[in-house]
Amino acid sequence: MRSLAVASPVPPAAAHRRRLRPSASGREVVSQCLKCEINQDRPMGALRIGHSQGNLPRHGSKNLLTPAAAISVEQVEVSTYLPKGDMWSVHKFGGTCMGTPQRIQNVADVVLGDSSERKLIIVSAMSKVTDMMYSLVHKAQSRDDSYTEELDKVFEKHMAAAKDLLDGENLARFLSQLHSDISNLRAMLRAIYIAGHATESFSEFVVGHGELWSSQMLSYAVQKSGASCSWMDTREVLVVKPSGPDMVDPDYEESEKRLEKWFSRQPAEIIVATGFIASTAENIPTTLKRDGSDFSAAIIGSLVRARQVTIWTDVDGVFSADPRKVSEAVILSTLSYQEAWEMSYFGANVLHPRTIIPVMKDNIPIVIRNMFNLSAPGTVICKQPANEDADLDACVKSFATIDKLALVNVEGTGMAGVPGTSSAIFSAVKEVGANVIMISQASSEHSICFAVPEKEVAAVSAALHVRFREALAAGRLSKVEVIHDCSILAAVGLRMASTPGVSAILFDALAKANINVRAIAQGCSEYNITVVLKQEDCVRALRAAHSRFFLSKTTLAIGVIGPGLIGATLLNQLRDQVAVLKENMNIDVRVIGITGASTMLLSDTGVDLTRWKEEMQKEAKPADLANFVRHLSEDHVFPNKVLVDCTADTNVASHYYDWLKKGIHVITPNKKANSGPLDRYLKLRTLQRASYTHYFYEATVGAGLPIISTLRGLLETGDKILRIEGIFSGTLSYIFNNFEGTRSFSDVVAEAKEAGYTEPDPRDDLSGTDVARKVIILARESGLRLELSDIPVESLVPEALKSCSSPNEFMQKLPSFDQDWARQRHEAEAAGEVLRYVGVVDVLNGKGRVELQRYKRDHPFAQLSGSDNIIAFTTSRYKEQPLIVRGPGAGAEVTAGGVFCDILRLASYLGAPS
Ligand SMILES: NC(=O)C1=CN([C@@H]2O[C@H](COP(=O)(O)OP(=O)(O)OC[C@H]3O[C@@H](n4cnc5c(N)ncnc54)[C@H](O)[C@@H]3O)[C@@H](O)[C@H]2O)C=CC1
Ligand SMILES: N[C@@H](CC=O)C(=O)O
Ligand code: NA
Repeated sequence: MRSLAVASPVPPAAAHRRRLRPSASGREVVSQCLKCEINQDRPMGALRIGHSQGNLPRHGSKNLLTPAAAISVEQVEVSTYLPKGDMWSVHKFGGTCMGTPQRIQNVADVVLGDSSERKLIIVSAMSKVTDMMYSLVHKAQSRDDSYTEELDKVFEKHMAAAKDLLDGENLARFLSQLHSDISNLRAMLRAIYIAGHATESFSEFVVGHGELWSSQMLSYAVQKSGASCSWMDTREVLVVKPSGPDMVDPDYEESEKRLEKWFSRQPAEIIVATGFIASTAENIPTTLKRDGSDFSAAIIGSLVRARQVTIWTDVDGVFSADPRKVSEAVILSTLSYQEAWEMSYFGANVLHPRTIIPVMKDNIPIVIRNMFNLSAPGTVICKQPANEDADLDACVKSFATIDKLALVNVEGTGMAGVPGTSSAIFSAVKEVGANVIMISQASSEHSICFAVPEKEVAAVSAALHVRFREALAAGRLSKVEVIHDCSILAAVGLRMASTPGVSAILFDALAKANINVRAIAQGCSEYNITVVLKQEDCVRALRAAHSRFFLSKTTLAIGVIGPGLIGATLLNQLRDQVAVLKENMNIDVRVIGITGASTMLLSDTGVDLTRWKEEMQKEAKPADLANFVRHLSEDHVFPNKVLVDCTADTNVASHYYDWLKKGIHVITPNKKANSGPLDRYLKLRTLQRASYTHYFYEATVGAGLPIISTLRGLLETGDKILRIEGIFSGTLSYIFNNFEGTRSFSDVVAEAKEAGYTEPDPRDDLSGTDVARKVIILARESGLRLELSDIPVESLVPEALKSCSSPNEFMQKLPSFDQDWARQRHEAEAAGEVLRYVGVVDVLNGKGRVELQRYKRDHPFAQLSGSDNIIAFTTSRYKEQPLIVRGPGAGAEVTAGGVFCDILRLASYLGAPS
């Protein structure tokens, strides 16, 4: 064993003298360095009695004063005793962080960027080196000659890294050490080769070299900046004793003594130390085994009572679930020690539980951070923060799963009240060496069930059949049953213990995802609720449970049907607004499907709205509405599902009832459902009223204008609607506002179509059908039970064009009727009037009508422009002067905006903040 004392600028001893004086409270001694003026307050009892024994605290390098003088004079030279406490921060950098010279330099920069007074840096070997070292030992003892080439590779890797990273004297020192180590290793491996066997201590000695080299390189890299830095071979300091196969226990007392001794020789502000390696009490090199460098950092952190131990790795922190299985998994900002402990049991990539033990006793936080994303704050593992949100949803910190399990169920009436049954069961299990992962027994005591790894269950079952042969034959036990292919899903969280309702939420999420729970276990510590389910359901269960606790309550999974003018505009509006909604209102909108008439695009997590058109072309499948809806309804990640129908299709509208029944909310600008057959409409509305699934259709009348909501507001507050009258067609409004003698009628119709005001088939507008549908929608909303056929409609489609087979043919033939229209306009103009196409809901008389009318130029209906709608509500409260809503009533942006408003209305019904 050797110690490489990296030259560190040790401060001149005489310059660092300390004044010891009692603190104001008298309970502590304040030791103030006269040069740096740094106070180090230590409890009175902690002041070394050693002063009088010649063991003066030193801050410089030498003890200049006699013990007697130390007590009697005010000004003393201070020893290099090991300061402890908040001034220390401990960092551990894993193999990937040390993977290349550039990365080692980055690590040095991070170390130098930490403003803590003292820093202790623990490093792993460069990535893959420990595996190479194990392979060397394995090859040598298997008498495989290629170990020599492999050793050369190890040498070359470190030489190349050092040449890249270091220069001058430091490089020369490192290379000379590397040469000497490699030649020692060569001799040692040769001995192993000859013996055909490596003792554990030989092998531990060899594999620990990766840490020796990586830490030396880092300490030289830190020194390049001129910082005070020493290198520590932790085999001189960390003392451990074996405590089981592949396990060691630290000897804190001995390690602390050795650390103090080490520090008295090399008191630097930054200490770069080897991870993973340690010694036995007899000074035999050994290692801390699996994840040993994390353990080194935790032990050292505890020895110096560090402020914090930071474990640097290549992930942003600890996830709420395995991100490969749950794409919605989030990085947790804090975890309690116990939670981290529970999670690591479940294989979550957190910390080995033993890493937590050393720091837990002193409440030293461990922070997991990403070396490759310094802006990520990481996860802090600490004592449960007292002020942590006690919200029900915040109780569960994470979900984990274990696959490849089998459940064993031992059942029988002869078990109840018979002491020793469980002992007999589990001693049989122990005999076959199986690991019991979870146990559950109902209080009726008629059955005990437990989970074991699938590969161990055959032996367990056989042992139980042997052990209980007589009881089974006598019928005292009815069965020893094995349920294969199971998984465990565990919810972990400290606050589950004190919060009612957590398990209800978990089981509700599983039930809604149609997942059958086979067994349940919850210890009374309640850090963990474990459920056993079929392995094939496990990922679905994980996603369902995770989304219930981690996604915003107002996460909406949306399927858009009909990405035409309105649908496409809506998708683009969503694209521009989703981030704002998430940030400001916690509304998380995910479009998980888009279907047109011929193709559809499906996504599990949400279509990228910046490129939905390209994706639609590249990834789309043939459209199939049933599959599209299944994709949405069978998703178990998102709590709320919405179908937005942006077609004008009657068939699509005929499915609303079924969708609402499935719990899918429906939002639409399509008028077909509400203006279709009355019985269907009434059935739909009755279902809507009876369920908590929502159906919104504001854009069916007046596009984005608040027509339906105004009418609802009047009705729900007890007002009585007498009459609703107005211009309901954006297309016809535009046509008559612009048909003023300068352009032909057919040109103005073409302009309206071009502007996106018309229905997919403009004859629906000109025939008055579209207005009639709006009249019917408002009439039914006001309580009238009318069919579309009850509304007399004055059609503007010339008789001869009614039989046109397509909208195009209609548009082509329309100019032949321009003369007729010019004449009508002239007649009206001559009388000082204008033509306007109006709809009327005569609520008092239970009637409606749609007609072309002439109005005086000063009438409000004559004052419109563009695609303006104007709707006048005459009610008991608004009798003398009607309540008027006016504004553009057609067009892509305003209509899509109206649909978007309904989506947000839904989110607010579901609990979004207002
Ligand atoms: N344009 C406007 O100003 C307003 C339109 N609306 C309504 O908005 C709806 C959409 O209108 P636009 O976007 O202008 O029409 P559009 O014709 O541009 O878009 C409709 C889209 O639906 C698709 N489609 C048709 N049948 C389908 C089916 N079975 N499955 C999937 N996709 C299907 C079509 O291929 C087309 O892409 C209509 O119901 C219309 O009445 C409501 C208020 C105003
Ligand atoms: N085509 C309709 C669109 C709105 O419903 C209109 O012109 O008003
Ligand atoms: Na509207």
